[in-house]
Amino acid sequence: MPELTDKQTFSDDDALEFHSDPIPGKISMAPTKPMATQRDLSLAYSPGVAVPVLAIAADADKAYDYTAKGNLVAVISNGTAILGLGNLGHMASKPVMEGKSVLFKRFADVDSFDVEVKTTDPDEFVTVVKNIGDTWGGINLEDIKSPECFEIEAQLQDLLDIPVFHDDQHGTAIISTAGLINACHIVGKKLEDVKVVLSGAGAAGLSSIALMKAAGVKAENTVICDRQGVIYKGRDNVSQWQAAHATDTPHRTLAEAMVGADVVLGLSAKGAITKEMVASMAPNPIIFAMANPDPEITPEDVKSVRSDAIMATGRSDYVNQINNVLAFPYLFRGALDVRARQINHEMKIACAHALAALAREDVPDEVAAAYRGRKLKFGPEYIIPTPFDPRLIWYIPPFIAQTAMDTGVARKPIEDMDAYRISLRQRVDPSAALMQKIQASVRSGPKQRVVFAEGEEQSVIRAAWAFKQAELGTPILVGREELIRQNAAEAGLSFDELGIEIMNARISERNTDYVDWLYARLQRRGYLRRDVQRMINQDRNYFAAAMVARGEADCMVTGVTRNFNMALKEVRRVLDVKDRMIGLSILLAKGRTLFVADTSIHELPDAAELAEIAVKAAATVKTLGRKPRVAFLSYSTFGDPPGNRGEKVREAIRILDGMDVDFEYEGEMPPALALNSEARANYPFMRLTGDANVLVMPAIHSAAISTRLVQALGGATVIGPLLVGLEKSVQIVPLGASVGEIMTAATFAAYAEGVEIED
Ligand SMILES: NC(=O)C1=CN([C@@H]2O[C@H](COP(=O)(O)OP(=O)(O)OC[C@H]3O[C@@H](n4cnc5c(N)ncnc54)[C@H](OP(=O)(O)O)[C@@H]3O)[C@@H](O)[C@H]2O)C=CC1
Ligand SMILES: CC(=O)C(=O)O
Ligand SMILES: [Mg+2]
Repeated sequence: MPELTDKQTFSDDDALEFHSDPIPGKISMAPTKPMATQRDLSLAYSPGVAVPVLAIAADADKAYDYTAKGNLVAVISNGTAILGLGNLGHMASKPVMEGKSVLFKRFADVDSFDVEVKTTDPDEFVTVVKNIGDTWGGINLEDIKSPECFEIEAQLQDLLDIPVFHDDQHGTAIISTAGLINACHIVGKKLEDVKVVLSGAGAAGLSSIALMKAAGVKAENTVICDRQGVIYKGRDNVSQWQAAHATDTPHRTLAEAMVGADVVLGLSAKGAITKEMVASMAPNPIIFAMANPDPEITPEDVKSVRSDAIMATGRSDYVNQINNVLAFPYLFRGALDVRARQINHEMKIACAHALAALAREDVPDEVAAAYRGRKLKFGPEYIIPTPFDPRLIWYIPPFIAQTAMDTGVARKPIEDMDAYRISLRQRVDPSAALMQKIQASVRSGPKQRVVFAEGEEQSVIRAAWAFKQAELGTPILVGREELIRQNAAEAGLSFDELGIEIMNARISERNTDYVDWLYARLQRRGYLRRDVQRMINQDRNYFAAAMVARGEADCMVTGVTRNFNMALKEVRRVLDVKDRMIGLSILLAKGRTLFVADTSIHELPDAAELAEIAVKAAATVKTLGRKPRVAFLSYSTFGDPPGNRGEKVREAIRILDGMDVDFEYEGEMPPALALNSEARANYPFMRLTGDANVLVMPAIHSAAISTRLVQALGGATVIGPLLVGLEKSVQIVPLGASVGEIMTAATFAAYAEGVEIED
């Protein structure tokens, strides 16, 4: 077993327990069709299955339409080069191969299972894989030793009409090239000038050096080494694949080659690179020590001799993890989505450039959250995206799919790239399609001026910037200009480029007007003029709300630095409630979109208030393009068991019965009845014609607890609570909200109506 490094946060026992409990292994499979009835069985198996059988017999490509092939990738190994552990046999490779399969699923929603082939003979391996290869939409070869891996991959690529991709070669090449592009960018060196030394002339190393050359590194500036030292032109014991990268060089050892080098790539084994070697490198050296599970040299050792180095490893417990997990899931996602016949050179280059470009963009808070709040900003400690970056799934595959289409290897081109991007987002974020529609509506409507009351906060600045960049409207930041600019610069954003407006409450020419106006409004509610002056001058919520009230902004976002009730109280002193104000949360889970009310305003609504909450929620849901079906939720079902709390809900129903409302409603009932038609069949008087989509909760605690509980349990996304019912549009985000949450709130603040959301 490998030794534990200082950084390792688990023991061998932890690793074994992880792999054995609660059930052995890391993957399972799930059906995608119901198997509940006799009919299901007849369709899924005999006799129904005969129909697609005949269709595929007539046209093999129909397997993409009638089987899982199109989203299925096999991870295949013979265990001859397991990580950096060497040839430990096909069975020992199974945990790694299961691991790759699970990463395919986790990061790109690609279905995958592993195949371990019991042979070290390349021809036998090729025969096995060739004969079963049509099963899948793609094949990921893994941990097969060089040089056999080169021949195996090339032969299978010729024999099969699907992508065959040796991940240790090309996945590693793509991500290390992306890292090199960005590291050079940071230290101000050009790819065509850098001197690159490779330790480890195997599958990963040779492919990486090849792709780097394709990206601009000059062949004469490279030196490759294996265990015997430098592979120079004319050396013995060199494979044809190594010979292709051999150079004319006087150096004979890795140590000699590294003197004055700009870049060293470690794709060999633990300990292959020493401190002395690193000390001898050029200024601002770039060190990618990528051997797994332990790097050629640790970041601690590098730091002890070079403070000017950019350092990356293959491990997740150090910064800059250069690991092929950043490439293979997304590369296959894009390839599968166009039913590609192969993953070609152009697709690999496109992937490297896309990964490099993504790292240079502003990083959303959700990514920082996955890394215990670590600030991620393009620079020496963040040269490539992190594996948990949720943008990877929708950012990378479109480049791959487009390149496959452009280079003629796509069987089924994507017709609408924007729709494809949305579908990719939807794979990991059920709110993506909804937000996309809301954004499209906002973008096409009259431009709204959105005032962000807490404009000095970095998260707010970033959200405003993203809002403007997405062309959703005109953001106005309230705060001191100097501080806003400073915080923007720290976040790597330039205001002058975008021209975002800044309003400083203390020095604004509008203060006198706002004070006069607000004083007139509050003077008979116990406020002196000087109180109002202080409010406008010193409190950004009053100032921002006054901007909205006086028509200098259309809507407002606040709440990042102040709790909800405090912020609402301040806003309410400036703006009136139109009819009834409620909090409406949008809950997205398992393909459903549910609206839950009231999640923020009425603590313990009485029957009349419950009825009004339903009316307000139903009206709002209509503006979101949905036909509301309201269920009043309770612990009881139509009076059973009897009790005061159920009675209040029943009374709300009676009140609505006496009103002329134009939506379906029913209650009281538990969630199982509201959301399950079979359960509702027991109640023939039931007025809901379909599953409820608006859930009116009996009180704020049940509303807040239930929405947060489903969110905490996972599998559900909650948007809001959205504030509904003020005379002007204001959204109050949760205290400490993320950039994404602020952006969502701003989008809803600017939204009027006009989307169609499917049930
Ligand atoms: N971070 C990442 O994403 C990835 C990392 N890797 C890592 O890269 C390493 C190589 O993998 P792969 O290319 O598949 O394996 P291969 O077996 O194909 O190649 C290994 C190469 O490393 C050389 N080597 C081995 N040990 C030493 C040593 N102590 N000093 C110098 N050179 C050495 C070998 O030389 P010789 O032929 O003389 O024995 C050979 O050239 C592994 O540690 C693997 O975990 C691989 C893929 C992805
Ligand atoms: C990451 C990987 O594929 C390897 O180390 O072999
Ligand atoms: Mg590997």
